[in-house]
Order: sequence, then structure tokens, then C-alpha cells
Amino acid sequence: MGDGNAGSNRGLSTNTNTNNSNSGSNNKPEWLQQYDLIGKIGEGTYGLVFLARIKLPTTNRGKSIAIKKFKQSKDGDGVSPTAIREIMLLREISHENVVKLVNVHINHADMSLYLAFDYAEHDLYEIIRHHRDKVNHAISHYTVKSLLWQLLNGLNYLHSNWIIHRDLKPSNILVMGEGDEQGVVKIADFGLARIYQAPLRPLSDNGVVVTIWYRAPELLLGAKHYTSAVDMWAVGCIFAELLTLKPLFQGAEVKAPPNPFQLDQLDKIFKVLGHPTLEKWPTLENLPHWQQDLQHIQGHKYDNTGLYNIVRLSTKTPAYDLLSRMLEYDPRKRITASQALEHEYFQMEPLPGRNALVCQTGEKVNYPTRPVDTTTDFEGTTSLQPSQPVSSGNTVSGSITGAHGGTMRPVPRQMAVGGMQRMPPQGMPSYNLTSQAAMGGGMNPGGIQMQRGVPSQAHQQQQLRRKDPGMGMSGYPPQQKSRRF
Ligand SMILES: Nc1ncnc2c1ncn2[C@@H]1O[C@H](COP(=O)(O)OP(=O)(O)OP(=O)(O)O)[C@@H](O)[C@H]1O
Repeated sequence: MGDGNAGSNRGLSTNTNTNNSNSGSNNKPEWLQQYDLIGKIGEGTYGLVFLARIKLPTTNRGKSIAIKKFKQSKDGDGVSPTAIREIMLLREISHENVVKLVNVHINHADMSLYLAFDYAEHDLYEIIRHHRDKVNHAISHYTVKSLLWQLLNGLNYLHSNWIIHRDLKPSNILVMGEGDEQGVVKIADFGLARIYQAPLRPLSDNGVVVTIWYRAPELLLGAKHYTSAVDMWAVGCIFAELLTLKPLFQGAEVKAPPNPFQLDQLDKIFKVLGHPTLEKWPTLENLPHWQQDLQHIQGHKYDNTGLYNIVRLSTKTPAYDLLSRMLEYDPRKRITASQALEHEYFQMEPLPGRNALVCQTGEKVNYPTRPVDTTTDFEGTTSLQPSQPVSSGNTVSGSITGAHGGTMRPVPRQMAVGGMQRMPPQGMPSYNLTSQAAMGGGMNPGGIQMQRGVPSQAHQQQQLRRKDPGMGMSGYPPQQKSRRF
């Protein structure tokens, strides 16, 4: 990888062996033989996400893993040493509410990158969609509160470690399916924007559009520097979406690099919250797009529709109070993750719990498992075995189906043509990647322990139960210990 020291400096055993030859059968690169590749589960700005199982003989045998394959940058310069250092830092991040990066693999030939994460069966995008489109009723107060508390808890940990997520949105907030961690929230995708040093624009040219719906007003107005407050704005938007099942501010993105004036998105925000004033947000006038805002927007009359109307909460409720503090215009006044965890909303019944996927009564809530496209391999083009049973619950009996017979997600967020939802079953357009035959030299290949695979238990058969207080949560701030977790 050209920068093997990045890991060893962090006390990791980086394997800088540049032997890219294949070993074993099936013409697979050495590192890939640790896994059974099941199929593609998603596509984002930076690449494709695959479901795989650990198959080598260790205690983790059969464990589901999400492997995120990063595209080559447009100029084909691979992964920079700086990016590698960032990634190795991410390996040290460890918190129950943050998805675990379990391994890093590099294709030395073109420096393409594969990150292996713990697999989570659900995400907030799908949970919200399920309630909105399938069951047609709101998410329970207990579940909303438990999801939000855990999201804030993970975020508080990241912020305490000087990591700003920058791209929080429902699909990046994962929720564990069946098992010890059932119903536990895991923040995914943190730190990746920094790796690519592309804060507001994706490198991708695959038609996937980066959503701006969760973007903080200071960024929309051209702020150059991120602070942790941008994440809190996104959490506010997500909180509202959990309550209403609809994105709070659905603006249309202006696509002109770098960081253009996002008129429509700002307009959507101002319609709900009113136009910000210099009195409430004094540093507003220093923002690069403020003048444009004056020209384009200030003439508009914003009849403040009222956030409370949209989320249908009385302004006197703690839930509304917390939400409005998250959606405070001035980032310096916006509530922090640690303050939010202490908010009255979390002190009152129903108290948040560790397993968010149960009702307050303890009854399980069933959500569909992730659809898996078993026809797409790591190259994004060719066919895997046509139909494999997917034992984490994704019993796949076709090319793009889920356990409940659903198809791949319909066009999500602002997904444009080329996103997986519009993918024809035959596969995806290919992109530049050295053939698997050239792959190898997995970084820290011993990073995960493996055993020969056995199928994992059938999914969604066990009754979900609320976990006891204080169960095995790592990294919780001391003041949270008395909570139900
Ligand atoms: N560890 C994981 N386990 C299970 N699914 C995952 C995991 N990480 C990501 N996913 C899923 O894979 C899909 C694509 O994720 P990815 O992060 O690449 O894109 P995104 O979040 O949809 O968009 P973007 O990359 O533009 O932010 C999403 O549905 C996401 O929930």
C-alpha cells in the first residue's frame, strides 16, 4: 500500500507484503478467501457495499461482515498515505454505538481499498420507509427515543474523539438485527469524507447524488469549516423524520462545485424555521453566501409554518424543546451531543433502552432484512452464484430480493440513475478496478479471527426482549450508567 508504516505506528500489524498473487482456488485474492461473498447490499457515494461471511476456522466463523469497496478516484491515484493513516485511526475507534471497522484490505496494484465492517441488518432509512410505506403507522415513542439516545451516545463518543461525521443521514445509522446486540444503533460512514478530502462533493460519477437534506445552514451558506454542530443539525433532521416519517427539509441540490449556494434547501429550511436574524445569529453576516442569501431570499416572506405543526408536538413538550435546540441556527448555540443526552426528554417515560426494536411492552417489532443482490460481485459486473441462501436473514431466492420478497430499495433520498435501485438485475456498469487476480496483500489479514463457515441462525425467529439495564455497554459516559442500558 505504499504506506505500511501508517498502521504500525498505531500498533497494528500491517502486512505490507506486496505479493498480489492469488492463492488457493477460485482465482480469488488471498484476503478474499477469508470470506464467503454473498452479494451486494448497497451503493453509496464512495463505492459499493457487500455482504460477506467469515469462513475461516476461528470463533468468528459465519459472522456477517459488510465490505465496503471504495472506487478509484477519477484521476486513478488510488488511496493516499494520508487516507491510510486516517483509516488506521478509524480502526481504533471503539464504541457500542459506532460500527466497528474490523479489517482493511488494499489492492496494491491500484491502491483500491476494501473496508470490512461489522454487519448491521437494518438502518434508519429502511425502518422509516417500512413505517411510512408498508405498515403506515408511526414509530413508537420508545423506539424513537431509544434510537435517538443511542445515536447521540455514539456521536458524543465520536465528538469527544474529535471526529465529526459530516454526513449523518438515516442510511448511515445502522441498527443491529438478531443476536446479542439486537436493536443497538451503530453509526456508520464516519470519517470517510475526510479520507477522500472531499467534504461536500463526492468523487463519484455514478449518478449517486449526495443528499443535502441533513446539511446544516452554516454549510449551506458557505462555511468552510466543519464543527461538531453540523452533526447535531443532522440529528435534529433525523429526529423529526423519525417522528413524521418524512424528511424535514427536502430541498433540491444545486450541482456546481465547489459548495454552491443551495437556494432551494435554504428556502425549505426558512419556510419551517423562519429566516435567521443577525440578532439571533450574529456571525451570519460573515458567511460567504450571506450576500447571495440577502439578494435571493431575504425578499421572500417566510410565514413561519412552525416546526411544531410539522412534527405535531406541543411547544411545551421536552421532545419539542430538544428538537428545536438541535435545529438552532447559530451553531455555537446549538445543543451538543453530551448536553442532549442529559436533556429532560430522556429522563421521562418511556426511558430509552438498548434494544430499540421492541415496543414499550417488550413485544418485538419485525423489520425486513436487507435485500441482497447475489448477481453482483466485487467487480460490480459479473455473476456470483445465482441464488444463495443468505443466512443472516436475507434468504435470497432471486437476483435482487429480500427476505420478505421486497425488491431493492426504490429510489431513495436523492438517488439518481445509476444508483442500485435502478440497477438492472444483470449488473452494474463496471468501473476501473484491477482484476481480482491482481489483488492481494491484505492489510492486517490476521485482524479478524476466522473459522470455516456454518450457517448462522435463522433470522427473526426469536422473540425480541428488552435487555436489562447496564448490559455490556462500552464507552458510556459515567453519568449514563444509571440508565436502562
Ligand atoms: N456495516 C454495514 N452493515 C450493513 N449495511 C451497511 C453497512 N454499512 C453500510 N451499509 C448499507 O449499505 C448501503 C450503502 O451504504 P453507503 O454508506 O455506501 O452509502 P449511503 O450511506 O447510502 O450513501 P453515501 O455513501 O453517499 O453516504 C446503505 O444502505 C447502508 O445502510
